[in-house]
Amino acid sequence: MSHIAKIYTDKDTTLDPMKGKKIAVLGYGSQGRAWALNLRDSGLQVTVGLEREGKSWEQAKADGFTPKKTEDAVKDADVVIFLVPDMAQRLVYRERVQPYLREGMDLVFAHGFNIHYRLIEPPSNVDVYMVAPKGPGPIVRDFYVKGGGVPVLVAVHQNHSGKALEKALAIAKALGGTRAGAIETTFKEETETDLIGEQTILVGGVMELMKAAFETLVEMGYQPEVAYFETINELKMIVDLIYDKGFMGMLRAVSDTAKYGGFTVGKQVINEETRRRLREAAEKVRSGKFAEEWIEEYGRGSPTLSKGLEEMDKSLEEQTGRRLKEIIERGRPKS
Ligand SMILES: NC(=O)c1ccc[n+]([C@@H]2O[C@H](COP(=O)([O-])OP(=O)(O)OC[C@H]3O[C@@H](n4cnc5c(N)ncnc54)[C@H](O)[C@@H]3O)[C@@H](O)[C@H]2O)c1
Ligand SMILES: CC(C)(O)[C@@H](O)C(=O)O
Ligand SMILES: [Mg+2]
Ligand SMILES: [Mg+2]
Repeated sequence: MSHIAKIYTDKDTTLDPMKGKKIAVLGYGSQGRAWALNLRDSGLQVTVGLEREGKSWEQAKADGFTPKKTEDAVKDADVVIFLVPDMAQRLVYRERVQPYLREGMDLVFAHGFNIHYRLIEPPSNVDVYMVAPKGPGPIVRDFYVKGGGVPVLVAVHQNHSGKALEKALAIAKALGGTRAGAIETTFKEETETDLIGEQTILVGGVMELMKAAFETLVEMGYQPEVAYFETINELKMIVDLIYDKGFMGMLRAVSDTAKYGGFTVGKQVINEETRRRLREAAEKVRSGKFAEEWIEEYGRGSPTLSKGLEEMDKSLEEQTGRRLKEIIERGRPKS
């Protein structure tokens, strides 16, 4: 492919388009906390908007914010950032944001789900753009505090002001994203690749492969503790090597026996059939069928999600991990 992605870094971006703007961060969970703290530490004016007093409210207060009810945060805001769960955004928009929309306001997303699948259809006189961190919220905060940043994707859906991209990049900079890089994309590309990635590898694929390998060893009579270190705990070290030095760096660090077994057996486990299933999963996202299924599941109170969490919490691998926590923590590097 000849296309080269447009990537922006700190030197291409300025915070100016966000200076003096009143920013409402709706939600104070995984991303909400990271965004509110990073944006505030970057000198921007942030108010946290929440539905009710509770855990998030207390956490925001403990972090030095004075949270407001969602609509009160929105009424005052120039920029509204949606960091409540994807499935909650439609209702929050309809009941707490739409009634207070003014021409020239900005609606900002960290994932394109609600715009791409048309659950939220804003009027044409506001800007709609996205800054999507390519990493979990607590890491977005941790990297920022340590002087780094998690890469982000930026995209513009509506550009009423003519300045939407500059504003997206200003937020990306304040979040720490442009310390690494901000890649320009579309809502469609971000939404589909993010869902495909988390389902097939980041969350679904990795979790199920680790679980399947662990359970296979245990079924064969090996000790759960040995199976846990082999199939779950050591994966971090292997992935860290890939992160730091690429696949070749990882391969240099493991034995020739592991390399040979890896090249031959890996392809038998992750084979054509697995690739066919990956394509099937990706098509289900692209066709909108996954979104339809998730909205329907949410409408029934998310029973499959609750069951998954309950089963994982009780699983032998999770219990074994908890039992080994002390050993794992003792071994963790101290600096
Ligand atoms: N979690 C991540 O690391 C991550 C990464 C990239 C993008 N995103 C995107 O960021 C957005 C926020 O996701 P998150 O995982 O940080 O959310 P989350 O589940 O951590 O959000 C929790 C927050 O939303 C509030 N909340 C929960 N249910 C609510 C409801 N029904 N109505 C109103 N508020 C409610 C909670 O009080 C809490 O403050 C989503 O669009 C998600 O796709 C998340
Ligand atoms: C952190 C992830 C998996 O990358 C994000 O996309 C999410 O939905 O939580
Ligand atoms: Mg996601
Ligand atoms: Mg993601």
